[in-house]
Amino acid sequence: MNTDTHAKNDEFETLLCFSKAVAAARHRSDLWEIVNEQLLENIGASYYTLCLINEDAITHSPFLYSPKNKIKTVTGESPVMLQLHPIHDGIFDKAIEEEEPVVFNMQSLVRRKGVPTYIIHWYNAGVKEMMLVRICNGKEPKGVLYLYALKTGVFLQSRFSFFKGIADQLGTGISNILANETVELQLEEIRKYKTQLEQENSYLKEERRKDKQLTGKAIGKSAAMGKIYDLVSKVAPSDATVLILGETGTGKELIAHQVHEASPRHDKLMIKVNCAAIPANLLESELFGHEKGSYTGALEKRIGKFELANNSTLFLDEIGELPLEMQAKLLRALQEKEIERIGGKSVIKVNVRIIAATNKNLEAEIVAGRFRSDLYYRLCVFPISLPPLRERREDIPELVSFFIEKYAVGSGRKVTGIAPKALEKLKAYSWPGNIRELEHLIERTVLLTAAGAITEVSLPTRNKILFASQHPETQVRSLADVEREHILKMVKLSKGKISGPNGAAAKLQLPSTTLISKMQKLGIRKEHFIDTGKEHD
Ligand SMILES: Nc1ncnc2c1ncn2[C@@H]1O[C@H](COP(=O)(O)OP(=O)(O)OP(=O)(O)O)[C@@H](O)[C@H]1O
Repeated sequence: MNTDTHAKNDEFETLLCFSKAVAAARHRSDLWEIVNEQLLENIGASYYTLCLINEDAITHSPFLYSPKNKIKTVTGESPVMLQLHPIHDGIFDKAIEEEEPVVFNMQSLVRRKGVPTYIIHWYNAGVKEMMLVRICNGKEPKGVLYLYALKTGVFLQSRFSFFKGIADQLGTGISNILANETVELQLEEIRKYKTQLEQENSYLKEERRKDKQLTGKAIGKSAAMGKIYDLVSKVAPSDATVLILGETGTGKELIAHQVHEASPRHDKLMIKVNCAAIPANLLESELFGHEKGSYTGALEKRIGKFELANNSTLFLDEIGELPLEMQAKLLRALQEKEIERIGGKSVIKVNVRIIAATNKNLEAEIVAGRFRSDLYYRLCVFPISLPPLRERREDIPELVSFFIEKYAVGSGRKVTGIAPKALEKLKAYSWPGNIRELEHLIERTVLLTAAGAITEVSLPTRNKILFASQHPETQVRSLADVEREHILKMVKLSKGKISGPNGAAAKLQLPSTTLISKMQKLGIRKEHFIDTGKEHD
């Protein structure tokens, strides 16, 4: 075998080893090791830089290079300059345009005008000859491999096909590594998002747990509430639609939560829509979602609350406020158990349990033409009517203690309880705002009490007027309430006298014993009609 054939065989073997190693390389560091440890010696070069064209298509930057500390330079300046270099620097662009490797004698090169600084630095590092081989991915030039030798006559034309073979392998290796780096970056992003979502999720779960502890408890052992708990436990396990009725602040939302929490769907979040709080023109998108560009302002696709509540419960609060047009759309969704996003091309099947609530008299709304009777009958599968607080005054002490504790803990006040006189005053009040009103009053009072028991509560004076000015046809008042008010009026008119010809019993045409027992039943006490100078209802 002659020396030429010998050399060709060596080159072929080197190329084979190199291509195997490059194919296995996953990271930049793998390729770096292969070039440093296998390639340079075989080529006869001392150093190298592999520069790639940047995304801007006008600059190039080093992607892989010889270790800076291994480069001996007399000036101490590193020839590997990590900044962006213009593609058209008279060196890089020349190599990019050439299919064949380009060899430069450094001594004559540095004499040229406008030669790039990195060339001067390589010259100062003792480089005598430099070869540039372009690197392509397929046919597209991607960068240039710079090889530097400390003597001349190293990069022979007879070896050009070997050098080109090396560059081709490097081209494939670099594309793989870049693709791998992109995937790893994306995976890292996904991992970060996942961790963040997990953290947010556990935070939300914890908040929900705390929230449930604080607000999720239904207080009250009255017979009226006992009936409600019984209804809740009966309906919760089914998928039946529930309609919760009751005055404002009676706990409709709280009971909706209780139904959901006791249902097989409790693992999922109950989704709430307040039909009164969303402008009519946005309600359809809120409930059913929309596709991107389906109307002016629909910049992104949006999932509606129905879809969000799939396999869970959708709580439609203030259903009485739903505009008629939306009532028709809601009815269709309930009947078909499928929805269509605005601008959507297909229907989406949903499995949603509906709980609706209102403080309106829906039957009166139907008569007035404001509510569809067909929707009413679809919603009113299992009605639950919450009693107003004035019909379960016996729950007031327990509710008061519960709210005192809740707001004392929240505000850091050492409020221990309530004096009997103040509690009596609360029990006598008519509570038009129901439990919410009571809760806010206790919250306010706790804040005004430095420590110890609450001795004074300040009941709102205007409430009576507000309450009386509610629309009579929609105002829900119990018989007991009207009875209580009328008895009180008569007793006050009789200056507190019950029996005798000028007494309240005579005015009401009742035996005085019947009136007394009625008054006891309705919780009417002396202090309610004898002026003590203090405010009470
Ligand atoms: N039985 C109860 N025990 C303890 N807190 C209650 C009870 N009922 C209601 N609450 C509290 O009273 C406040 C008002 O209740 P909720 O919002 O459920 O009433 P609502 O009937 O839905 O009111 P609205 O008609 O205004 O929507 C809430 O803070 C709730 O936690």
